[in-house]
Amino acid sequence: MAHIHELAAEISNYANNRLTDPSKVRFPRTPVFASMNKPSRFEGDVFDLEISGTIPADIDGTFFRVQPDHRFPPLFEDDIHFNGDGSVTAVRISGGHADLKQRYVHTDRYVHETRARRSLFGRYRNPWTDNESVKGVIRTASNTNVVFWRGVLLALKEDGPPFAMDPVTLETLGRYDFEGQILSPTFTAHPKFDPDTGEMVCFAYEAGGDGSDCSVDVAVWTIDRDGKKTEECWYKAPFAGMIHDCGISKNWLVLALTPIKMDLERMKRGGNKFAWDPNEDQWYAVVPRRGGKSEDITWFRADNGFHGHVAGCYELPSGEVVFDLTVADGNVFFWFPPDENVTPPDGFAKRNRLTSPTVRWVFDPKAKKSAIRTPGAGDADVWVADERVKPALTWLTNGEFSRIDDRFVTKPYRHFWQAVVDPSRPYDFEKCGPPAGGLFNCLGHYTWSEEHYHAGGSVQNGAAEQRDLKGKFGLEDVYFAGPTMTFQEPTFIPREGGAEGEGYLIALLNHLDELRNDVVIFDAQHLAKGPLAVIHLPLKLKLGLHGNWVDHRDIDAWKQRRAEGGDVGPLKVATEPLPWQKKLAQQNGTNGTRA
Ligand SMILES: C=Cc1ccc(O)c(OC)c1
Ligand SMILES: [Fe+2]
Repeated sequence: MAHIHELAAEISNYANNRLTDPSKVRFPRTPVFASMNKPSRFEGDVFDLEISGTIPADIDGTFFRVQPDHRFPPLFEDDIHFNGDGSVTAVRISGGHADLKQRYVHTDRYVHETRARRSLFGRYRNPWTDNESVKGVIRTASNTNVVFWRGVLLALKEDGPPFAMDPVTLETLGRYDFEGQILSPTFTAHPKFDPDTGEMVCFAYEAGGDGSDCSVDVAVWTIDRDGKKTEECWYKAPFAGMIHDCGISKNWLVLALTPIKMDLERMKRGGNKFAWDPNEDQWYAVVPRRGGKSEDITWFRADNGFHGHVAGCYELPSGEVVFDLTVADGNVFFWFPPDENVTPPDGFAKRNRLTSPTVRWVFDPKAKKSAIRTPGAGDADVWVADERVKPALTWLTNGEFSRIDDRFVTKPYRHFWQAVVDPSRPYDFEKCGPPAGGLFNCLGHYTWSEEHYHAGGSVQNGAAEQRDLKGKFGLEDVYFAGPTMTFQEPTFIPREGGAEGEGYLIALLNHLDELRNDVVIFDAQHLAKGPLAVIHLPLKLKLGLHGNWVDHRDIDAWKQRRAEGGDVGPLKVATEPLPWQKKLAQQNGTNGTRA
């Protein structure tokens, strides 16, 4: 008779890439579900975590972050990490102590799949691969970012609307439509917050229809500090691609359109939502933050590249807009390969061979532009700058997940931080295997030199500058975790009354050998000195995406305001289906989309 462990190793729950027995909870034995990214599925609380070192006494708040964490074996064996259910971590830090709370976001997807005890939604952002029973249900897994907005935590993924959670209990309150003010099918995972006005500037792409129709419609909104929508404008993109992150200056919003393209026919065949197009440009849209009209967009195009995350964005005295972000030189999302009929110009680059420097662009919002037609946008006018753009400078950092002191959003800034890949450091492959999610073995703190602070650099002299500085444009302060560890995205914690960048940096640390996580806290200005405190989690989480720090005074103050009888009152969640759902229900003669 087979030993139980041998039995476990033999059984697969997939045939021809399809889940064969949904009643058996057995995940694919693929790299996507292995090592650090084995499903965690943990929900719970750990009070008073074990700590090495000392958490600075002035830290009082909560570190929120979110990870994709599949609740059930996916319908397709080759499913991807980004299709996992959003699971939010809260690390409450106060008085030198830390408590952990972990909860799933109770999306509509979560509710339906829980009831059925199985997955019902198919491939990433492709409803043509879903179980019939969830047609018309909002598909989003809310797994990409968690932001604090007017007393609630919004769990975000760019394919759907926000879901609101209580920041203390992590209970899901419901879908949030900004009290009926935003009814688009999609909403960005990267809204930006203006520290001077308290506004949220946000956008959505593939926003024109049901959120799965490859529309080139881009919506941009501003919500003021009182929760009122004050700006809304709709624009056209040159093709249906991914617009993941953005930047805001005082007067402009910059959107980065990555040449990873949707295709409706491919989706209908059950294929991928996106395919990398190595022959397409990277595009940037600049739109006014106030009083925008559809023709006020300027699209700037530059040579092919893959956008990472935005560090800073601000205006120069000339009125030009500086926009800093990482740009990789190939397809970071290797799971969305090019279509067979697209030949890459120089072969298929492997993700771990890509470089990912920090690139500064300087856009002139008044640049001469023309209305053009593109294959992707059909008969819509797309406003494109007559001249192509080139990087103003390229700092050869090799990282991702840029963060700044968020009090300097819209403003010239000196400091940024990244999770850094340094392949020259030792790595214990024997103990760890391939590093899940990428070899982010360092954290980096970068300080723009005086001449590159509040300056555009020079497009003409970019190459010469780079030679002189060996690809550096300021100080580098880097901490190497060791040969068995990698980092997740860092988040800055400002110190009360401190200047820009004075405070702490907090991040998850992955122990790839033990399959466990720590939370590390550094002096943000002195990473190389090593962490001030290490908070030990007694479990393995997963590779997450984004997180944010919320000061406890903000949580407390909003708790008062949102109490029954408070000046704002409890959050009003969405009560009606979205317009696209109503339309579908009408077509099908059904009475709605949620049972
Ligand atoms: C890094 C980006 C990213 C972009 C799109 C996604 O759906 C996502 O899900 C976790 C992550
Ligand atoms: Fe992101």
